[in-house]
Amino acid sequence: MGISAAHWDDWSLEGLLGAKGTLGQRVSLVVPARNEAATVGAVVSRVREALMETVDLVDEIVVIDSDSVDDTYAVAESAGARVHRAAEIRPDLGSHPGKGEAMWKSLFVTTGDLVVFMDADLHDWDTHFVPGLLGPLLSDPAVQLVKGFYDRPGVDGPLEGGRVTELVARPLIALLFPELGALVQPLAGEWAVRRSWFAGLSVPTGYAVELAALVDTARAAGPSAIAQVDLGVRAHRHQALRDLGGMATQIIAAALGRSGVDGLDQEAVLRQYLRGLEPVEHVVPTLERPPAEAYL
Ligand SMILES: O=c1ccn([C@@H]2O[C@H](COP(=O)(O)OP(=O)(O)O[C@H]3O[C@H](CO)[C@@H](O)[C@H](O)[C@H]3O)[C@@H](O)[C@H]2O)c(=O)[nH]1
Ligand SMILES: O=C(O)[C@H](O)COP(=O)(O)O
Repeated sequence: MGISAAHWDDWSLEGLLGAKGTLGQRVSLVVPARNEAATVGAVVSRVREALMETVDLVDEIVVIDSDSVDDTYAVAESAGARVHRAAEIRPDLGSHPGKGEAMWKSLFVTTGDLVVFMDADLHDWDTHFVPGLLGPLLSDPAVQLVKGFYDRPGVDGPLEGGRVTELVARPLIALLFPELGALVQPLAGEWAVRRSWFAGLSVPTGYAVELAALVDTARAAGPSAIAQVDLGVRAHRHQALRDLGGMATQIIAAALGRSGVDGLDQEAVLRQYLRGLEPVEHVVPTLERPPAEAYL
């Protein structure tokens, strides 16, 4: 069996609340955030109101502040999240920059059996993302990881959204991981996973966390351990092309490391030529955290 697909409203909120109670599962929403003061407040407050205060679907909302230099911490806290600075979680384990690092560290400060991840930079989205992502986990014990997908509106049509998805992730999947080819948005930051499963995975500290989790889950438990759910429409802040180069480098490194390429360093030097022969050099971390379960 392959990756199953569903729609967020295949489950009623009542049904999910019943299943959550019967199964005795706690739910954590984790929002990794780096300099997201403009949007993190709405992400937190809307989920809090709809799914914590009105009903009992989400047990905790935790924002992991990933080395922000803006007001992300204060904004998230006043919106009702518990906020932790990634670097201050388990200082004995050291600290690295990056989104994957924030997600890995979240395992040490959350308690949910089911962990839902959401990006902090969303500006077109809705709170049904969370119940939609929980549906497969609360109805099928064989599912370990649920990936969101959505339409990504753009001026020139759907492919306008997702430059790294179209130019890096999909080609890598076609060449190296065809078992993931059914995924509509392999890089979506909106996904959910059983804590016990995520804690057993190696986690790239940067942006390769999504692709790595998919590849490793499909390899260890088969593609049927992955489900994807149509969440409707999602729009986010777009990064500059030059910044996406680092993301692409991290994703390719994780893919190569999982394809028998030995000897990759824990960082790569990416040279970008903005003008003439003088490159701007970016040191791109490509290291991975070992499974968190060893430290829990
Ligand atoms: O060092 C960082 C960088 C980003 N983030 C947060 O991670 C989320 C997504 O980051 P963003 O830079 O907006 O990523 P995108 O350009 O949107 O990249 C897409 O593709 C990435 C690669 O798979 C995924 O990690 C993202 O979730 C997905 O939205 C946001 O809340 C960021 O604030 C951190 O917590 N730490
Ligand atoms: O998913 C992706 O490919 C990256 O987030 C980039 O998305 P964008 O091209 O919509 O900014």
